[in-house]
Amino acid sequence: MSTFNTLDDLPTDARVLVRLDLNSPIEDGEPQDNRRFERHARTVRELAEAGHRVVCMAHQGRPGRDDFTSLAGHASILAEHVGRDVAFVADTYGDEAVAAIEGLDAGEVLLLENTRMCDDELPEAAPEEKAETAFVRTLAPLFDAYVNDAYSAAHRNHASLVGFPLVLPAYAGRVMESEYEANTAIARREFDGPVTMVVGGTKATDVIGVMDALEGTVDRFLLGGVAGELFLRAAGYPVGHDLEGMDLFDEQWAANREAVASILDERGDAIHLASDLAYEDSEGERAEHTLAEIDEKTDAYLDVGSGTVEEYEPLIHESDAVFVKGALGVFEDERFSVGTVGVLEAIAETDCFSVVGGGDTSRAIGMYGLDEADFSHVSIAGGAYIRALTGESLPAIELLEAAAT
Ligand SMILES: Nc1ncnc2c1ncn2[C@@H]1O[C@H](COP(=O)(O)OP(=O)(O)OP(=O)(O)O)[C@@H](O)[C@H]1O
Ligand SMILES: O=C(O)[C@H](O)COP(=O)(O)O
Repeated sequence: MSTFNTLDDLPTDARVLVRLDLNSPIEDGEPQDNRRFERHARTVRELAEAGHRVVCMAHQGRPGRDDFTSLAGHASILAEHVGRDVAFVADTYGDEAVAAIEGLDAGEVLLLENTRMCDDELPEAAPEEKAETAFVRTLAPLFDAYVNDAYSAAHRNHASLVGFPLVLPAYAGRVMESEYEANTAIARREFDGPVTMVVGGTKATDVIGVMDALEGTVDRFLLGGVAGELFLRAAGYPVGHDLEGMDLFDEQWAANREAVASILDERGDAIHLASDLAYEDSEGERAEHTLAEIDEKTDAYLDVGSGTVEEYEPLIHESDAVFVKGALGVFEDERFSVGTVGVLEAIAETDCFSVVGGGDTSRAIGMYGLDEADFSHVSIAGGAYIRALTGESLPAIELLEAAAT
């Protein structure tokens, strides 16, 4: 059980600075609506309805990547879910941001610009150092309370997550509370039968880093996505390379090649790799190659093949618990949704304990008509969720706990 201060403990009529995690898939430059908006909107609505002045902070993407965008579009989506206006200011802590914060009335909501556009937010540093940044020192005096609702970013030592709780009374938001309860239950839970983890997505460095640590928790890993291709590359197949214009594989390969080789060497029996992969053929159709058919680095593989899904299904059916982290393919394109949806359907058919994690991956449940009720928990967290699986504590949460004592 957590020992956080929660929204129930806030003073009345407070000026509240709230950290949300609205990090979302970006298509054609625009954020795509997803569970994060819907869930965080509950916290924001509760605060606004209670008459607080609500100023939200959030990040989007990483500098240098295509998904590093302004939060202007996020404000509109959040407003729809909150059911009231969400003003936006394209500034993090400069004069414009300060003026917008000071102009707020009771019950009004404001979203500040992408925290990662502020130099003080990144890189990771100790909370004491982050608390001394101009970002934190400028904003903190404008508020009575700091609420952290961003469970899914709680593994990052960034200023908006670990700086403010040192200088303002700190509280957990509703998403923070519920995710914490569900995800730590996973680490505490004991299972009678096999525990399976489905590993995919694009953040291979994050998932590979914790696969080792999950040795005692997870009996077997079913791989796909970018991490899956890096394992296939380590096993000698000509996949998992960046083709022209790509930036997914080579850097993560350089960072993880030794870890991947050692996992394959020491836990090879627990690692299940795709036996076929899907790509887009010259007619724009989905086509598949078995591993034996791949002899050149010419195609971008966008999904595991249907043979792989058939091999993964029985492993899921006989599991006592299944954790999903990351999609097995580019499921946003229906042609390449076969792996991700196949695995989710197999989980939904069983009554095993199941958790689907990852902000992007959990979107597949709604997109393909699956019922959220068929899963034990659908987490909106990615990296924080896998760290919770290992029982690792998260710095932003430690600070919330410290604030409550
Ligand atoms: N082979 C592939 N090539 C390119 N992208 C892929 C591939 N396989 C999966 N993906 C992409 O991975 C994304 C999910 O990756 P990500 O690592 O962000 O996982 P997540 O756990 O859902 O998210 P987060 O950690 O951000 O909460 C999907 O949007 C999907 O399009
Ligand atoms: O989407 C996430 O998992 C969180 O927002 C953290 O994002 P990051 O991995 O870019 O820090």
